[in-house]
Amino acid sequence: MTDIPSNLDELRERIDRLDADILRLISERAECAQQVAEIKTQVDPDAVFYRPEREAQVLRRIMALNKGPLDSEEMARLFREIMSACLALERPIKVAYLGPEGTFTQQAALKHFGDSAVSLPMAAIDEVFREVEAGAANYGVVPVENSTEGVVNHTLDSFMDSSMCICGEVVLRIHHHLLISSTTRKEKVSRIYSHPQSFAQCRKWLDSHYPHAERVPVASNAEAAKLVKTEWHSAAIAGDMAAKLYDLEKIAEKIEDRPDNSTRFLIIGNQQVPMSGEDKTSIVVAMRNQPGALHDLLEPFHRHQIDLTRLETRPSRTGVWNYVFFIDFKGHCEDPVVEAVLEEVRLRSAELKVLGSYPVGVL
Ligand SMILES: O=C(O)C(=O)C[C@]1(C(=O)O)C=C[C@@H](O)C=C1
Repeated sequence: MTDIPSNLDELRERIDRLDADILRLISERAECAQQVAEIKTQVDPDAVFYRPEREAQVLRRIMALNKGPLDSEEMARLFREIMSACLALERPIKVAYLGPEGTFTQQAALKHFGDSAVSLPMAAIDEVFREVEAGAANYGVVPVENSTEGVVNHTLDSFMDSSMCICGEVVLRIHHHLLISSTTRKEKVSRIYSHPQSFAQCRKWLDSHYPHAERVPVASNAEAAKLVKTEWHSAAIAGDMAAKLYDLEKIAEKIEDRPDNSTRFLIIGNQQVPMSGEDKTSIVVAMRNQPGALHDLLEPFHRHQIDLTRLETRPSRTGVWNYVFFIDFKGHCEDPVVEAVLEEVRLRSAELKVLGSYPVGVL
C-alpha cells in the first residue's frame, strides 16, 4: 500500500481523490452492465436481466478477495448495492413480499435485491405467489423457516398449488426489540402487541420482564408497531425496520431468547437458475403409502453422499393420510450426480417436482 499521510487535511484530500476514483470506476462498471443488457436483448428479446447465479459469484469473489480492514460481509453489502443499481439501470425489477411495510420479509427482500429494487407489500403469502404468477411482480419473497419456531406451513402449501420455482434464498438474523411511542408511559406498559411467532421467540424474556402484561397477537410486527403509535399504555415487539418506519423508541434491544435466532426466506420466480458453484436444490415428493417408503426415498441421497439440509412433512391435499415431503439438499439439478439421484427418487415415489436449484445464500 502507498504511504498514508498523517495530517488531517492531507488525509481528506487523499479521501477526495480516492472517492473520485471510486466514482469513475463505479460509472465504468455501470456502463458495462448497460452493454451486458444490450447483448442479452440481442440474443433473446425476452431475456432475463436478473442473474442470481452471477450475483452470488460476484459477491463470493469479493468476499474472498477482501483483505480488510472492512469486514467481508460489510464489503459484500456495498457491492450488493452497486449491483442492485446496475441491474436497475439494465431493467428495474419489482419484488412482491409478505407485507405490510416494515416486516422482516421486506428487510430480507432488500438484503437480497438491494435498495434499487421496487418492493411491493402483499397481505398474504399466497398473494405474493399470485402476484408473481400474474406477472405483476418479477420475483417474490416469502419466509420459509425460523430457527426457533420451525417451518412456515403456508409457504410450503403454496408451492403445492403453484408453478412458481425457487430462484434463491436469504437468511436474516432476527433481532426483536421492545418498542414504545413518544406518548407511551414507559412504566405503565400493560399490553404488548406482536406476531405470534415473535411472542414465541421472546417468551422467556417476556415472562421475566413483563409477566403481567397482556400479550395481543396481531398479523405482523409492523402492524404491532403501527398500533402502538396511538396507545399510551402499549408496547410492540418488532424489528429495526418497523421501529424506523413508525418512529418508535427501543426500550429494550435484542430481546429474543436465542441469540442465533434467524429466518430463512425464499425468492420465488419463474426462471431456472444455472449453477453458481455452491447451490442447493428443493424438491417436493409424494410418497407411495407402503412400509419403508421414506427409507427407500432417502437411500439414494445417502448412497451418493448428498447432504440433506432439510426434510419437512406436510399432509397431501389429494388423499386422507397421504403425505408429501419437502426436501432440500446441497447440489444443483444439472449436476450429473444429482440428476442420477433424482431419477432414482422419481422411480421410488408417486410424484416428484423439482422446485428449483439456486445459489446458497451469500449474505
Ligand atoms: O452479468 C450480468 O448478467 C449482469 O447483468 C451484470 C450484473 C452486475 O452488475 O454484475 C447485474 C445484474 C445481474 O443480476 C447480474 C450481474
